[in-house]
Amino acid sequence: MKKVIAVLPGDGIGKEVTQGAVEVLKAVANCFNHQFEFVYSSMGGEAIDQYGVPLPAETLTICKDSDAVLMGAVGGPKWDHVPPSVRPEKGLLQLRKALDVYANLRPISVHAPLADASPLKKEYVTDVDFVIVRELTGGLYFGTPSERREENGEQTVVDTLHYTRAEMKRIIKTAFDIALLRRKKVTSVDKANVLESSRVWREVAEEVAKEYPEVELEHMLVDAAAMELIRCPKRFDVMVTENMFGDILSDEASMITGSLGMLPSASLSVKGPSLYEPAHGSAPDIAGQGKANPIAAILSAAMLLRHSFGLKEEAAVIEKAVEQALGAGYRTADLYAEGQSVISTSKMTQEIVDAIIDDSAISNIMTAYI
Ligand SMILES: NC(=O)C1=CN([C@@H]2O[C@H](COP(=O)(O)OP(=O)(O)OC[C@H]3O[C@@H](n4cnc5c(N)ncnc54)[C@H](O)[C@@H]3O)[C@@H](O)[C@H]2O)C=CC1
Ligand SMILES: CC(C)CC(=O)C(=O)O
Ligand SMILES: [Mg+2]
Repeated sequence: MKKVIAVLPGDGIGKEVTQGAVEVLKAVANCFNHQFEFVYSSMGGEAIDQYGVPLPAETLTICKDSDAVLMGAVGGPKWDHVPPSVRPEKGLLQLRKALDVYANLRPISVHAPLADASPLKKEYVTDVDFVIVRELTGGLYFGTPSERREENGEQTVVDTLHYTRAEMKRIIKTAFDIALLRRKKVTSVDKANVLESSRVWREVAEEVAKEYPEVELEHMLVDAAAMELIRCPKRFDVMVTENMFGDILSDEASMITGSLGMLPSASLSVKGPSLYEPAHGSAPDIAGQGKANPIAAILSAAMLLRHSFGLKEEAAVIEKAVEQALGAGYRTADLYAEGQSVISTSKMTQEIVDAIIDDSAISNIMTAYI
């Protein structure tokens, strides 16, 4: 299979973890005889330095012409003072909007070897397995106006939470479709006791639920959801929510798995290439030190193979290799526990690549004897 993957490493640890994900994809291509062409492009702070904008037109064209986009992360203190319209994060929002990747899937599952890595007690996190479905191209991050202004001689500021019913419906339907393939429960998270947008979100969720009689729908206020994620994460199957709520809840939920560096994501479009990125940011506090955990990026690459290329077996091989590396006791610093040795980003990547190569060598031997 020949496919073009646009690669946007971005800033800080984005570069380090994306390198890991690309090495893993190259190993998969070799072992399974696929051809992946990687087209690198500039994005975020790096693009501001080179071109004055966080999403150059050429980068967007490369992404639109690709079969899938693999991104690292953008931002950092160097660009904290650039005008809001050209911040690195703005470039990422523009990319998501331009690709119409409205469905951001963030799977939370505890890897058996990491059951002790969460700050939550082992018995609460064992067997946790749910997906956060975050609306990604609307809501509070995209509404206008979003500005500072003078009102009655006073400095005033406004952000806007804006949705059409159609935007709500398509993401809620996505959540129900995913629930059909899982344990058939959707938790719709909102703030309907305060926000009008959330009251309409609830109405739309109820309307959609009528089309899925086999799926149970529950509504939960976002503050209570934040608490329930800690109290009893096993109760969730599919959680669907607004853009900013999903952003915050997913970083919180990542700690159930042991680290933000473990949480991959797929941002899906129905019209064109989808975008795959770890949930974390550019982590300036550890950037350039070889400390970053590449697993979120590597598992995002597995999601790319499964969702964009239909390569389920190859995706499963990556996931198994991650499990093997963790099972063998390898840990990056974010996952460190007493008695374990800490390895670097590149060593973790190498362990995962080696496990993929070993796994496919074993499959080849078995095929030869069957
Ligand atoms: N998708 C993206 O490009 C995102 C970009 N950002 C940007 O990243 C910059 C830093 O933001 P922060 O609030 O510090 O969030 P962050 O996600 O970059 O880091 C939060 C904490 O988690 C740790 N961490 C994150 N990923 C890790 C990994 N793979 N391995 C080990 N430790 C990891 C960091 O060291 C830090 O202590 C900001 O400019 C922010 O706007 C933040 C989130 C997402
Ligand atoms: C630019 C931000 C919205 C990125 C972020 O925090 C995320 O997508 O999780
Ligand atoms: Mg975030």
